[in-house]
Amino acid sequence: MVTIFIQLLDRPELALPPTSPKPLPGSVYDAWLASRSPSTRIGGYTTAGAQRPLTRDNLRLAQRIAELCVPRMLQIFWSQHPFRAFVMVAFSFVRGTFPVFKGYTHALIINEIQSLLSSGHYTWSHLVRLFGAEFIRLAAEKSLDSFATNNELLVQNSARFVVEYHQMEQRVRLDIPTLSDPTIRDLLAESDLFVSSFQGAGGFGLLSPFDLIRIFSLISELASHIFVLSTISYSPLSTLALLISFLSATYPFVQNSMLPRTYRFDTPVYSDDEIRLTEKQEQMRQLSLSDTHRPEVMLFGLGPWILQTWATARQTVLGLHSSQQSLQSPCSIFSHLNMAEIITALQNVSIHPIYLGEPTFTVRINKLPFVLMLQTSTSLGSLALYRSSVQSIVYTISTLIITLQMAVQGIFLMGAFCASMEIEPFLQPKKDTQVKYKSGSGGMKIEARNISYTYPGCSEPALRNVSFTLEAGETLAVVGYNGSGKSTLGKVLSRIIDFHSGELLINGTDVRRYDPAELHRATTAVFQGFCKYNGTVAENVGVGYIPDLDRPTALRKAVHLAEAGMGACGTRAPWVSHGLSGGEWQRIALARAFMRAHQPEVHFLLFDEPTSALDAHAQNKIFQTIDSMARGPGADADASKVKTVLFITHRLSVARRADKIAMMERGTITEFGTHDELLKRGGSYAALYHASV
Ligand SMILES: Nc1ncnc2c1ncn2[C@@H]1O[C@H](COP(=O)(O)OP(=O)(O)OP(=O)(O)O)[C@@H](O)[C@H]1O
Repeated sequence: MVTIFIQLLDRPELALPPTSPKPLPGSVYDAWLASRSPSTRIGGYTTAGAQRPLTRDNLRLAQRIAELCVPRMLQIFWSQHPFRAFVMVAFSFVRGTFPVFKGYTHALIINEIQSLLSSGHYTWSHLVRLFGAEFIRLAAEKSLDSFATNNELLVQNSARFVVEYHQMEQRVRLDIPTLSDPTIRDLLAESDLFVSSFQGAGGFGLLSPFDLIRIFSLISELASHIFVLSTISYSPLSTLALLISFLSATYPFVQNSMLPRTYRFDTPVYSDDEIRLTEKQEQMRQLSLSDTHRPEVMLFGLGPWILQTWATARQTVLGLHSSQQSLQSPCSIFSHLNMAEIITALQNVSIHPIYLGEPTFTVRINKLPFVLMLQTSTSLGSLALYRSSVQSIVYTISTLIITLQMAVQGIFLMGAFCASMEIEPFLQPKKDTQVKYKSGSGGMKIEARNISYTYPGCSEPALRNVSFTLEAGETLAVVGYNGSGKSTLGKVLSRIIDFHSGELLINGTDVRRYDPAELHRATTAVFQGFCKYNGTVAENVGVGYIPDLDRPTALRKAVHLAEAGMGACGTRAPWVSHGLSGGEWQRIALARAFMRAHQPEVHFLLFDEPTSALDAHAQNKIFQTIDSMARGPGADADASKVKTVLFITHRLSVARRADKIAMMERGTITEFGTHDELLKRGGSYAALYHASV
């Protein structure tokens, strides 16, 4: 189908401005990416979901994507319901012939009425038989239609489930560095559009492969109408009648193409301002929906500002500003209606009065030139059939063209879906360099050598040349000023984010050679911005160790250790989680981490300000619990530690209990040692400690 388009565009009269032919990209991702960089705009690229212009380059890219993706998609769909899928395609062809059968039986009925009127012999039996045949045709058409629709629905829903499943499967695999990449985000946004196109007759540009199957119906409809026309016995009058039908059907399209276009189908490129406004409108929409921001939205009275900012951006994006609107002049609308009405009226006057069977009318309409043709050898029914075929051909061709135009856009979305399936998470090592994570004896040994990291879009590094060694089973407290990089270091060490330079060794092996999933299985953590899942307390705790999610004893133990069931609502029977205090939520996050902390495969415990909302008494208890967990199940307070612990805290009274302390300033560790060593040194840590106590 794309080939047809390219051939059309290769015709000299349709030729587009010459562009230098580019070599076709090898992968779906490259082809998708290339389609986002229109040659009309140097250095720019389209926003996610924007329509691609129908240039020759883009059509070649669409063809490339179709070649690579269609077999894969067919395989996916075919694997679900091969027989039903076959029936669906076959029915698409059959359904295309329905209009012609309908026109044929209608023509027979009209002819019969015509001969009844002209002969004056009202023998109704033949007419009743024709009506009976029409009734049977209608019943057969409806039942086939309903079977085809049910069959299509089932195949479509199965296919929808499969694409949604693939999308979810890939989404949960991707890590933070991958998801922070702006191009990947756009790719995923377009892939989401493709998946939503399966929800049924999608909007503009959301044409699913199932909508494309309707092309078969259109083609078979076109073929059957052309067949009907091929049977006509041409006379000047019948040709004139068909010409009028043709004019009346094509007139709206001709007139539309002559009117000034307020909207162009292929407007593809968004200006920087439009991109910014689109982002702004989305940002405001999210803000209005976010539960997290709700308290501040209410407290600071942000509602009107959010609404106003959203409305301004939205109006501009939708082209609703008065400066952007160019309404059709009433005059042109009038002329449009007039001409279309006139042509329709001309042909109606020639056929419909007789069709209605008004005997007296024949006298009057004999004065009209168009009625002459009814007195020729061509029957009235045939003329009605031919006329409807001409009109159907025009409408089918225009629908086919629009469908094909949308199909090209749909192909790019399909390309995004296929390309998104191939994304490998950034943190995932290549198979040939990957090594299996092996636990060291008594915890995880961590060596950081000159690690630096800058967040995407930031100019200043959050970590610079961070170096330290933590032996297996040691406890490290990371302290320092706000924004000094403590949480960032925690995320790098737990392999949530990557680093740009330096080396990180875990148990003596480069961390980049481990599968992050294996490292994560050996780690438990409470992050500073821990999650509050929309579920019960039991679910909020249980997700810390999914195998024990439904084991009440394991849940109760973790809750007990974190004392998460205490407080005014501590005994909440169904463990509902709404209305919890900040401290209670923090205890739940701790209980979640404790769910897996005692598992033998866990060697590294990370706590980022886990007790910031707890009172001093509760803090002490929690740190005692963490300390005993680090010594393994059943070990007493003097037993050696079997888990490495890192906690980030501003409470120096707690930090002093750690084996080692790292003082962080401006993204780097400036002091490292025991509490006594650092106090003796009299540097930043000593100053901070004295200030805090
Ligand atoms: N997702 C992010 N994107 C961009 N910059 C970030 C991001 N997270 C943190 N930063 C920046 O990195 C720097 C270090 O932040 P980090 O959260 O690691 O500091 P911190 O020492 O944990 O601070 P605090 O004690 O206040 O929790 C800060 O300047 C912060 O603004």
